[in-house]
Amino acid sequence: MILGTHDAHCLKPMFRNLTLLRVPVLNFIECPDRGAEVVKCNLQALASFCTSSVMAKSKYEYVRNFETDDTCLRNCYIVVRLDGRNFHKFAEQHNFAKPNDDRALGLMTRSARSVMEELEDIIIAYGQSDEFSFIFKRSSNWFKRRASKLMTHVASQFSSSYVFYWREYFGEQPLLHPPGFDGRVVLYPSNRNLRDYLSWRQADCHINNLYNTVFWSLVLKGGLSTIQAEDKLKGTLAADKNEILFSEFNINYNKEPLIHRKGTSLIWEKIDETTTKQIKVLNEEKEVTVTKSRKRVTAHHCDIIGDQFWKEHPEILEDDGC
Ligand SMILES: Nc1nc2c(ncn2[C@@H]2O[C@H](COP(=O)(O)OP(=O)(O)OP(=O)(O)O)[C@@H](O)[C@H]2O)c(=O)[nH]1
Ligand SMILES: [Mg+2]
Ligand SMILES: [Mg+2]
Repeated sequence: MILGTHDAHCLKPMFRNLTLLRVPVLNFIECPDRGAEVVKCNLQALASFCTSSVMAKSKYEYVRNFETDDTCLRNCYIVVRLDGRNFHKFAEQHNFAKPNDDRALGLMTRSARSVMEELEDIIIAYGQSDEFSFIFKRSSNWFKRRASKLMTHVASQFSSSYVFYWREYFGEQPLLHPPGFDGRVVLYPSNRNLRDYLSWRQADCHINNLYNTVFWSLVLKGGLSTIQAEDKLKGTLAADKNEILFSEFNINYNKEPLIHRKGTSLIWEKIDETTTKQIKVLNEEKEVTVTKSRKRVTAHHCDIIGDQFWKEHPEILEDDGC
């Protein structure tokens, strides 16, 4: 674009602003001998800058001040927990096996893996039933630590993955309606607090799974109605439930699948991948093996309440002496 000297003069401050805004201004050449100034710029960028600068002055601009600051406190682990909306009904409608449907659990884990792979800074995720917790590292500055951004990105990535991968787990069985997941953000300042949070979720998994295993054994194998089973279990302790399972159904609860008793923990681990390659050495074809170390999301169905898991994976938490 070639402008008259006067026009170019007026535009100079605007170009300075464009540069500050990192809009690509390709060139600004002064040619006084030609009585004109030649300005080469990205016209599209200029147009958008002009529009936004007009917007900035609009009388509606003040509405931005209604936005609240939801920056997560520094130095804290950020936990985003998702939970399926009305999954009691969703499970019935989609004929989930009782008490645990391995297709549904697999799909939850697949969706959580997609969240970890697509979003930055998640160090561990833990899931059971229709919920998954995602833990961002303490130093994460992803989306400037804005709670609403973190939570909505996790929830939307998870929900879309749940639908996207549905067929991989449920085959021809149709998804009858779009599932939804609520999200919340909780901050934990110390390793102890974070571990207690994860322990709480795993203890919840154990309590619910023990109850559901006995409950559905009484109904599906013992022939009790759901009301009778509920009455029978009222006031019982864990030992009583174990006893009912063993004496009436020959089930040793401790031998039930780990995935059902402990839930699923997803972490990043370095995995060595070995491939073979053909190379030419002195005009001779040779096969060589190449080993590359890659970071992968791996699933673990083990106790995360005790110290062992954390000792085996010291890279998950930064040492804070707690
Ligand atoms: N049969 C079966 N049901 C499951 C399974 N996983 C989750 N559910 C159902 O999902 C429910 C999850 O519980 P909640 O999250 O407390 O309840 P919800 O119905 O989702 O309700 P809100 O979370 O409050 O919207 C369980 O109570 C079960 O009914 C499964 O593997 N098999
Ligand atoms: Mg739910
Ligand atoms: Mg739930």
